[in-house]
Amino acid sequence: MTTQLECLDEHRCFGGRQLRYRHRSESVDGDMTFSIFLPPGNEDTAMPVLWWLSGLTCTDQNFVQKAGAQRKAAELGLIIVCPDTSPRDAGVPGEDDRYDLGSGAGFYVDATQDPWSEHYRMYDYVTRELPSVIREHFNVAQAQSISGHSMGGHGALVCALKNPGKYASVSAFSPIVNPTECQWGVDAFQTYLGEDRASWSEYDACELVRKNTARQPLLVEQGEADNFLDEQLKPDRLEAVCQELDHPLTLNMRPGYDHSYFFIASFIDEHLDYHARHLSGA
Ligand SMILES: N[C@@H](CCC(=O)N[C@@H](CSC=O)C(=O)NCC(=O)O)C(=O)O
Repeated sequence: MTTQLECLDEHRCFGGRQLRYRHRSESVDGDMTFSIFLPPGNEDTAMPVLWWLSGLTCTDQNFVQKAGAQRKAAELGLIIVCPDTSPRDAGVPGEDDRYDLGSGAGFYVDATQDPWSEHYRMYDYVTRELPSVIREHFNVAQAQSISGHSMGGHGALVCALKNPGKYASVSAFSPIVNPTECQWGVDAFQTYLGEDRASWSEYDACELVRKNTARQPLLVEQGEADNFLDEQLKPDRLEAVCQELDHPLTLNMRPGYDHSYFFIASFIDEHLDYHARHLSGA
């Protein structure tokens, strides 16, 4: 069945187009919004997709408006798709009460617990349904890569580690690497997945590295002045498990940079170059 897309916004940008759409999602049983950048020339040439997963409190618009990625994406011929970070107005009691649970905080998991499980199925949405919608409506090549920030960095690492071969490359800015061991993650996983901690490990990058045999290189960018570094993000945990298992990791610690989109904007071009190299098979 064809998915209907409703265009909400359109701007010409660096010779390409920055667009925003709403559609009915089967995964979350509700309407979802996403943004997509189409580089110049995409009318005639299929281009690879970079998925960008955003963090807590974000919509599909934060990256579009703050990261400054379009100039480089236009040059490289990279389509960038930014999904929203959760269902909206799902009717779950308390969904708008906290910034780190519910709206804007889907954590890219498929919830198993009532009343969340009917709608909070963001893993299925970003790995299966939205890619299929994008293939149906846009001129995309087969190859895709994935990146994200904070909760979205966790999402990007998890999507890649759970699906060897699916993404040509994966990178993350300030990711939550060990959500089963930090307050943001524990609160979200208890709420969405229940008390069985074994199910939590399915969405924890540090745990997934232990099960992963594909050994796809991980690229992580982390600001040293990030106020969430020690309590929530804990990149040293990922560094330790990767070292133990000989899993390739490049962890760039950046003195003076914080958790904001100013940090992302400072290094996004390097990440886009990295993904473009992998997507072209170079
Ligand atoms: N309001 C909260 C923190 C919210 C915050 O910093 N969100 C980050 C992502 S954090 C991890 O997923 C973000 O990207 N915000 C949007 C932006 O445009 O900067 C608090 O104050 O603690």
